[in-house]
Amino acid sequence: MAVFGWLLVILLIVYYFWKYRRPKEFPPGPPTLPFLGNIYKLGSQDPLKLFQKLRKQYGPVSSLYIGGTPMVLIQDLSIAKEVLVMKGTEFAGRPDNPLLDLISKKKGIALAPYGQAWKEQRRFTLMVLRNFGLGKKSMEERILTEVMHLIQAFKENMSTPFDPFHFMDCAMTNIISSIVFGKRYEYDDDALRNVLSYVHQNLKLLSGPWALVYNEFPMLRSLPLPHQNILKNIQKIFAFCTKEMDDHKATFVPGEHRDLIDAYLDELQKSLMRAFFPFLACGSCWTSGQGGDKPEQKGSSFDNENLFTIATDMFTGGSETTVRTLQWGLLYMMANPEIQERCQQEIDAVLGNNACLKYEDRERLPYINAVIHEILRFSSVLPFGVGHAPIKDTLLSGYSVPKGTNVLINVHSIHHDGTHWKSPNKFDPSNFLNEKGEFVKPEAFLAFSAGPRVCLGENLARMQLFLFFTSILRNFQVSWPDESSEPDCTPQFASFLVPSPFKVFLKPRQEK
Ligand code: HEM
Repeated sequence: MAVFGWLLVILLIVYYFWKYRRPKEFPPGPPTLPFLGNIYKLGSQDPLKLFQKLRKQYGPVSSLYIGGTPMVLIQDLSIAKEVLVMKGTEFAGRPDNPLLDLISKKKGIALAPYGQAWKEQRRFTLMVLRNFGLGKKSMEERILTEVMHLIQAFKENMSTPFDPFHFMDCAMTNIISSIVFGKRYEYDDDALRNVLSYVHQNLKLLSGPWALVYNEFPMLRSLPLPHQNILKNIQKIFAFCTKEMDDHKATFVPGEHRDLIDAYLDELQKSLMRAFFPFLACGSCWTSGQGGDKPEQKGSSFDNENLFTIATDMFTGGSETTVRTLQWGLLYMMANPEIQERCQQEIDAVLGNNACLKYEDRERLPYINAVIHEILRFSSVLPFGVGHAPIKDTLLSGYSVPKGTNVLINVHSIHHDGTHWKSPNKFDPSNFLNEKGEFVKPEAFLAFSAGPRVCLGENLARMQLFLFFTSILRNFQVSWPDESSEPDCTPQFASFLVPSPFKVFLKPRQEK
């Protein structure tokens, strides 16, 4: 009996090594442990440092095993471009991730698999963002209104040093909320405060060990372990969004678009009509661009689940990226007062005392534009972007990458690579300026990624960052309140790269 037991154990180990062996021609990487893969390496150190070591040891394309799940890591610009652009469609899939797939149901845009449904949802949402004459206000007006609220909140709180994060978080969420739900919230609104705290808790939990346990050990999923908190928080975030959507449906008037939800509900009705009465195929269908494109209308992907996932994705993902970038911006301005002063000189010289700030002013403010891009580069808030996956077995830089493999691009390392940047490891706006002081964007700038999956909110995020950042520096002198210490620019990893909480000291400015 004992012999039989030992035989079974040996067979299981052999099976494990056979099942989890590196596929033939797969990129090299550190040796794996049974069932854990390379988790032991990830658990013990900061992923940025671990990836740096892998780059030195195995080169620009390497692999890691997260439990039994293989992952390919790209740490070189030309190979990143091959994945994102040259072979953009081949790598336009998303890898399986049981926890994220449970949350998104593989619907919406950001985590949806490559295919017709993703294309339709992405194209439609982009069209709504582009035509943002929804309601009466343009996108720029909406942002400038929120800028005024933020400046006012700063003025009311600046008598002593304070943490600006909550106010900026509400402001950025309000922009997305005005696009998706057609409304803004006061900064002391309890429902908003609570939902934002669930979002932050979840972003931290999702990058921690319990999300990994959920993904790698299915038999532990129903146990009362800390990963259940992720699911509880999701329920609360979903309840918040469901209430907003129900309110909408009750007051929806076809053809009158207050926001993205209204535009989507209209499209949903139209696609139902087309399904039942195909002869009604209209000449103004957005799907074809020229109208009446029959194949696109067949089996439409417009449904309530897609609407819900797009709304929740944008609400949670669209604000965290911009608020963290702005938070880094304030920290870098305090750490580099001479750069802050140069920004303010440019603002004063170009805008003077009276002119209203407009988005088109960025053309006349090349230094500010360079500083904003340098904030995006130096902080790299989404250091590894979002995982891609080949939609079929594919060759990459001489290695074979099987269909569905998680392919991560280390944008942080590309953003700090000395072969592409004048000052790779220093906060230096001249990384984005030529000898004449004009704004230039090096091709190694990948904060919004590139190719078919490029960030859908890039233009919106650029407009937000420019209008908020420039307005804050125009109105206030931002300084580090504690003379006994220096600003701490060490990033913490919580799905995003975030700074430790900090306070600012604001002094109102008089333009010269
Ligand atoms: C500083 C701000 C932002 C940064 C740095 C950023 C960065 C990114 C990155 C790196 C990706 C992954 C692209 C890829 O898969 O290769 C992405 C995807 C995406 N972003 Fe952003 N983003 C920002 C703001 C926004 C905003 C404001 C929105 C909302 C309108 C948004 C919506 C999306 C969506 C929907 C996707 C998924 C696109 C797809 O899978 O087709 N992002 N973003």
